[in-house]
Amino acid sequence: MSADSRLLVVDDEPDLRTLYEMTLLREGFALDSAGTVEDALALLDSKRYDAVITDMRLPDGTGLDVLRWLEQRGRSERAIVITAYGSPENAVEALKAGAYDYLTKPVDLRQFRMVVASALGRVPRPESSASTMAARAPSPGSAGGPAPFPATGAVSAASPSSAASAVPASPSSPASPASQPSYASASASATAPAPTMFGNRPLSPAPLASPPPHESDAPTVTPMGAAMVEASRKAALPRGRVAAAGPVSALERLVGDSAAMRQVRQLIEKVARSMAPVLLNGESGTGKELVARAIHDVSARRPQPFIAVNCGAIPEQLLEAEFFGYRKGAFTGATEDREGFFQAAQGGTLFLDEIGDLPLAMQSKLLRALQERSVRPVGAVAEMPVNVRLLSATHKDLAAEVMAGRFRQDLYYRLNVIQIRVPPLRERMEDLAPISARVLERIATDAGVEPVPQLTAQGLAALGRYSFPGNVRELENLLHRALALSGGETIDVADLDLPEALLEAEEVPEAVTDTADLAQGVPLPAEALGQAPLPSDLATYLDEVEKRLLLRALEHYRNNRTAAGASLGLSLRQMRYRMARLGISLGADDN
Ligand SMILES: Nc1ncnc2c1ncn2[C@@H]1O[C@H](COP(=O)(O)OP(=O)(O)OP(=O)(O)O)[C@@H](O)[C@H]1O
Repeated sequence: MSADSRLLVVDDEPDLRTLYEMTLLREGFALDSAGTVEDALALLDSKRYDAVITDMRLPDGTGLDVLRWLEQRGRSERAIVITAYGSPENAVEALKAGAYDYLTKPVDLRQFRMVVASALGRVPRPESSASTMAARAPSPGSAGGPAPFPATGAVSAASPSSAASAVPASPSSPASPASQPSYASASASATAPAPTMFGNRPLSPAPLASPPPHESDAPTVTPMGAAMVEASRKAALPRGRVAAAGPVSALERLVGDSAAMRQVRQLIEKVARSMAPVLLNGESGTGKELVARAIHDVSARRPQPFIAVNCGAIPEQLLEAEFFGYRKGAFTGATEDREGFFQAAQGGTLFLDEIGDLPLAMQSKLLRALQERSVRPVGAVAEMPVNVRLLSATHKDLAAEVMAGRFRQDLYYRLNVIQIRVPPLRERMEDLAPISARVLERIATDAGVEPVPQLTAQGLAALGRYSFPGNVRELENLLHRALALSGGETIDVADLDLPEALLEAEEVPEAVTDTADLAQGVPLPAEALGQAPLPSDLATYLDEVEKRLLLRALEHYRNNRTAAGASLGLSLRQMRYRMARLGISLGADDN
């Protein structure tokens, strides 16, 4: 590593400063150091650095003062904050204040090197044998074949890039059934024409464009289970370049210019700059995974893998092996070493979808992996360092899950450093037309249909009356079917085949009256209940039904809670209580 990167180290303890300096000088960096906030700011004022490493507690202030100074001036230095052991709130505060990453005291020098390298978008220099830190340091130079767990525990031999090089070059080469990943399916990444590899398990090649929604939703079920992993290898691009020539990035695929989507896009750009964990919250099909991919695409991790895991689909007894990998002989059937999700995502992003479905025992193991930044494969003696950015998503109210004792508070705290809510489609119906147009274009192109059929005005109006409980995914499915049915250059109401029962009545008062009936216990038509798929989580499902009914009533009565509540047979107090429970806020109108 050359001295073209200049770093500033801020710590008031001379011994620690020397330790950090020695470590960084050995990496080939140019360095300055300071012992106080004042000295640090004076240095920052006089020159630019690539990264700043600062202790949290300083004699004349805190590391946050340095962060704020950098933030206020829009400076490009990446900041790493060193916090005291046992003060996760400091770490969270630092990440929220714009730190790239944090380290906890006593600082593990292996992690230190890894975090600094990651902040600079580099791979740490291999350790010399004389180094005291060499024991478990990653050694990129050792990258070779696809053997997933070299005896040294080095991560690089199992790193995606080396693994990828072991895959046949042709994207059409099928994976042999024997080596088929247990839960792998090809990525929907539009930027990933290259073949993918999941650990030592070759994945099917990523297609050039998203498969039809019904296909992408279907996990590849193999003898081991029904969970779904999606891995994508992004084409290596110059840092900071968002748009790839040809296939579009996830950020570009995220259509919609509603205020809500603009805000989501802004947040994506912002959080992509750091390592802060992000929790994506939203109903099924709203685009949480697409947002996660967009964060990865915009970040410096883009050339590295993006691994998406559906936590809810993995059998409980396989969770640990799937997350952390296992060693040959660790249990019956473990005939070879295998990587887990963490190793597969090395250097990149791990997206844990439906995180709320993880059982408590696995939550503890995940928390430990996040704290230690290392994982121990089942049956292995040594830990392996991992450099993975974690994004997670849920449709559940995780805070309520914590209250109910079903989700660990400390894990929630770690995952929820930054929260992005992806709103349901019905709350941003202005996005309907552009999303429909884009989806139609994609589906038609995939199917080789030319010219791309257009939605008629009546078709669009009919879609506008539909409430889309399945959100954008449902819209995609609907348009997919419509395209097949229409066979012409336009898609009209009849082609959409919208379920009449689920269309919002044009006369909203009637709809609210129906709602009142439901609230008073009038049963739903037997056909509607009989046909609906059984919910896997009844409480959440009923909450969602209740929320939608409340929102409809509120919309009809222009946010007048008394009137909306009365139409549902509820007092204002009951209405307030239910709104608070379901997280419905009217903003300033709440008071
Ligand atoms: N704003 C959008 N513009 C275009 N396509 C979108 C948008 N949002 C979502 N999609 C598409 O809708 C489908 C569902 O999105 P995605 O899988 O990201 O949803 P999700 O919230 O993660 O769903 P689940 O919670 O069920 O996993 C995907 O094919 C995605 O590409």
